[in-house]
Amino acid sequence: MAARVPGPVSATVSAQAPGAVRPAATVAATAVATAVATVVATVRGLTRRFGDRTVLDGLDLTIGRGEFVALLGRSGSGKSTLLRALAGLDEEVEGGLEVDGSVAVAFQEPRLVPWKRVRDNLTLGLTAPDPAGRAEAALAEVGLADRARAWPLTLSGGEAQRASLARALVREPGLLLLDEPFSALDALTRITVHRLVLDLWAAHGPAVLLVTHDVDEALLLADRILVLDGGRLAHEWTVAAPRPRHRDHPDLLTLRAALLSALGVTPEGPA
Ligand SMILES: Nc1ncnc2c1ncn2[C@@H]1O[C@H](COP(=O)(O)OP(=O)(O)OP(=O)(O)O)[C@@H](O)[C@H]1O
Repeated sequence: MAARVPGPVSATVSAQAPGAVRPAATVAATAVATAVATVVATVRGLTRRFGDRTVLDGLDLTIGRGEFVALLGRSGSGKSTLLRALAGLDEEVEGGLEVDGSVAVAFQEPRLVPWKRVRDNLTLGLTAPDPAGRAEAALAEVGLADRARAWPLTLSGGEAQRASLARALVREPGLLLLDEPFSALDALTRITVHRLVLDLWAAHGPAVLLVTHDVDEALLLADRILVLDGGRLAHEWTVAAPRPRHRDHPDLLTLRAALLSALGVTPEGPA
């Protein structure tokens, strides 16, 4: 279980490789009880102000163990701010936040350290036994076994993003935070990486919180979709359509319309 830190909010953020795992975020101004072992993250009344702007305003969120959650919201609504808080990268948040287990983050840009070979990027800060062996296995899982000794700058965008995923997963996090990791990829590569993420999720079982602007990506991947608006989670849907999903599944079409409406987007009319 994650330790709870009563009193003023405090989170220790150590300098480390981007995307690297860090100890569970244990920020708590008000003690938060993780009610059941099936919960991996509990957020209560989370507030983040930048000057006189309140970006997160008493936000509540619970993420189940192994659950795949997508988080959408208009630009500037606070999605990355929430992810940073969950990753323990923000010392200025107020409220209760507890994560049971370790957290790993993959960002929009892979953020590989350019002067370390791909495999060494994965082992950076990794304290588990046989880090090299684990890194090789993780690279094999994402289809990069033959690029272990490559320099990051020689990887394609999709390869670099797969290396970034491997770096996150080699740490076997309880909670994997994905901050628009697919948005810079071309459409075909994105489809391949979507499948890869679902395979990795099934094999490793972390809870995933995916920030995305892509409604279809959320519908194809997530168990639950949240919309952040006004500093809080304003909308929430459970996605019951069976996997593998097709975007034309009737449930998804209905949900898509509701989601677009919640995001203030007018759905396209018939062609
Ligand atoms: N360090 C900071 N100092 C001041 N304002 C900040 C800081 N970080 C974020 N903000 C502001 O907080 C708001 C939310 O930012 P955030 O990056 O969380 O939004 P987002 O929903 O992830 O946006 P996008 O979808 O465009 O990436 C923005 O208005 C941003 O300018």
